[in-house]
Amino acid sequence: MDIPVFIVSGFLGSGKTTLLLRLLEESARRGIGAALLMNELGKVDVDGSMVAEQLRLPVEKLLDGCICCTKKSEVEASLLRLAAGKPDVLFLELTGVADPAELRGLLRPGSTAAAAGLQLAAVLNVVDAGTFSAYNSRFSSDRELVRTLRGQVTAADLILMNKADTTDSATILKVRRAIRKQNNSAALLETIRCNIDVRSLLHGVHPRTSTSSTSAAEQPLTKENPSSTISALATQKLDLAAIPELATTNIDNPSPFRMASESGNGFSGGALRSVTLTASVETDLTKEQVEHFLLQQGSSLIRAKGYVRSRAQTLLVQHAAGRTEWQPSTYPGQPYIVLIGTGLSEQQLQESWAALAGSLR
Ligand SMILES: Nc1nc2c(ncn2[C@@H]2O[C@H](COP(=O)(O)OP(=O)(O)OP(=O)(O)O)[C@@H](O)[C@H]2O)c(=O)[nH]1
Repeated sequence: MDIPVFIVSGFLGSGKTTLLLRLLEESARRGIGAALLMNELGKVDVDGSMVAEQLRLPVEKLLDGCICCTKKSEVEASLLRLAAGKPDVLFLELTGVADPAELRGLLRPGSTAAAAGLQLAAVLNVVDAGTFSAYNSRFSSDRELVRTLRGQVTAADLILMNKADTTDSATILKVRRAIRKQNNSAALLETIRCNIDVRSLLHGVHPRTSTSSTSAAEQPLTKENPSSTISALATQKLDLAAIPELATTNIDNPSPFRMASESGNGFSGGALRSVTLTASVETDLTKEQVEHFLLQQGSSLIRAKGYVRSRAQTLLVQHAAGRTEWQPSTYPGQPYIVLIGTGLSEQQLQESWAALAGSLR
């Protein structure tokens, strides 16, 4: 029996993990055994820490490089390891700068992954509707990045114009037109926090132990044989009230802290670079201090995430498109924050972070 694979793509901070958590939550609710392959640009694994052990899933993590280029050789091995556990469904979250086309190739009929039972169900792409146009023109001189962003849109079966709450209808219309020029066949939805009806997306996926028969309409989705599910999503009025919010889910999860043994510091590719900043566990920062530090980086900073001690509590900090969000966390390790952006000076960042952290001891 085939294992449907959902690929989640999208630029940095667009909402991929938000969508993934919805899919995992729905899978858990229905007793569907999910497996997860996550890929992060940095050497530390913020998203994996957030989802992995809390939801008790088989998880493979590929850190510090992009699944579609430097890590390509490792992807197949990870996919096969996960397939060997015979999950009911496999989710694959790409880095913000990965082109899913390569993954399609790995999962093509006749491939080793296909022989192991993995079958591509759908490529999902999340775009930040508020920054889509600005980032496309900002990165227009970086051909590689432009190609990647375009590749994410063109390869998708379903595209979410996410973060609709952060922009206006005229901008969304502009984004819709731009996307339609690149991909005229994908289902296209406007969302806030990826609030789609994930039940529809997963309705062809069942627990392996389930005795329920699968109707023709519930066959797993494939690009070659797209079911009506995704196109139906584009036109149906989504019953959002029927989807319990994820707000009560504790997505935090302790993970072993790996930074200490790592040398070098972060990812660098095309115009983008990542820098990881650490602080001692005694360093207590206020949210305002951290937000001020992040905002000081101006438009160079595209994404930041990590864990900070504040008022004797550990907090998960998320920064994207100039907005910062905080959540209490049970992460037990040394605090750190990963910054991704263009033109970031590691030395300058390390110095100002050390000055901030040092001044508070
Ligand atoms: N205002 C608003 N914030 C959102 C929305 N969707 C996601 N976010 C927030 O945006 C931030 C980034 O969301 P993620 O789901 O982590 O994005 P991502 O694409 O996985 O990020 P990376 O993988 O790190 O590139 C988080 O703080 C989310 O809570 C939305 O629709 N509106």
